[in-house]
Amino acid sequence: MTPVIATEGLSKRFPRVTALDRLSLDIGPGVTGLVGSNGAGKSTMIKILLGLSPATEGRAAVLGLDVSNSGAAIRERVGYMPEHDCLPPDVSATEFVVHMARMSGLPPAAARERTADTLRHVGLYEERYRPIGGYSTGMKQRVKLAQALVHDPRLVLLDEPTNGLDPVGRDEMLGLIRRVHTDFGISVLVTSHLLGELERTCDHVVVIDGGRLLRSSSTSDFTQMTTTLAIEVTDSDTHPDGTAAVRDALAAAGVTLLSASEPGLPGAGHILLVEAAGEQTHDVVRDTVAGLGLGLVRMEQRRHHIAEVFREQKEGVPA
Ligand SMILES: Nc1ncnc2c1ncn2[C@@H]1O[C@H](COP(=O)(O)OP(=O)(O)OP(=O)(O)O)[C@@H](O)[C@H]1O
Repeated sequence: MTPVIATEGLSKRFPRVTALDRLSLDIGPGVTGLVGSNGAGKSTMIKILLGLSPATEGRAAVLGLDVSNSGAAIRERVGYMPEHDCLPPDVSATEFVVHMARMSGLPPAAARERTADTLRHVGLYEERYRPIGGYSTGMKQRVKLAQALVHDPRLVLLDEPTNGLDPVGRDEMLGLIRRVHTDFGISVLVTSHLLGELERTCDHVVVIDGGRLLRSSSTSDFTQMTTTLAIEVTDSDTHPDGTAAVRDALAAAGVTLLSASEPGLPGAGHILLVEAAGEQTHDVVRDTVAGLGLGLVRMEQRRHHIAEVFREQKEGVPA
């Protein structure tokens, strides 16, 4: 099967910066997240895939079409939601999306029909005749999504669609994105600088950093059951910081300690993560905690979140 997106040794060098560095990727149908911090090269990648910006080296194909000579054919088949606000304030969502549909070559009646359907899909049907200037950020993001979908593309490239949204708005946008694929069968490439938020939405996640590929794998590979044990213990008069006492004793017993799960979260300092080397680790933990006269609040095998897997890899600790 032809991959939806394929790149080989793809590089983009600006005079002072290498935005993409020999990236080789195969992305299949479904919802794929392209994750990287600001400046990682996500927007550059999207512009190359749309045939809007030439690569310095290497090759890329979208839906089997070479980006170096088939930009127009790619843009007919691919929808694009840009990162920044690009909407005219004085026209309504309907006028704008009809205009974009006409630009994509749809005849007037089909453009109006597809616009109504698409605006309904993104939840903007009631407000569709109001000028965009009065819309909230979330509504504007939905208009941008609608114009990317209106010409019934086979693939949409969404650049940071959750930017500027509050947590509820983010969840709604991520739900909509998931449905673009499940309801219409359109493949999606969605960028984000937040690895965690793509976990529920994407089938596949590609992580880039400084223009280089860090990892490309299915979301379930990132989050599969790992051999990690989460341990929580009580404190005592002898050991006012029970967690620290257990951490030291386990390290002395040769147990591998992993970094804490969510350092920023309240209570996270009380959870120890250790690598479980078979059943014997459970016994060592139980004996160590008992030997210190502390109580074991919990000891459980846990799933990783993809953000943790990365934090651990980047810190050089095995995932
Ligand atoms: N036209 C350009 N000229 C020079 N440097 C550029 C140009 N476009 C992007 N860059 C640089 O290339 C690097 C990658 O930028 P890019 O916009 O692709 O990152 P990004 O991952 O999309 O981040 P963000 O979410 O902040 O846009 C950055 O260092 C950026 O400054």
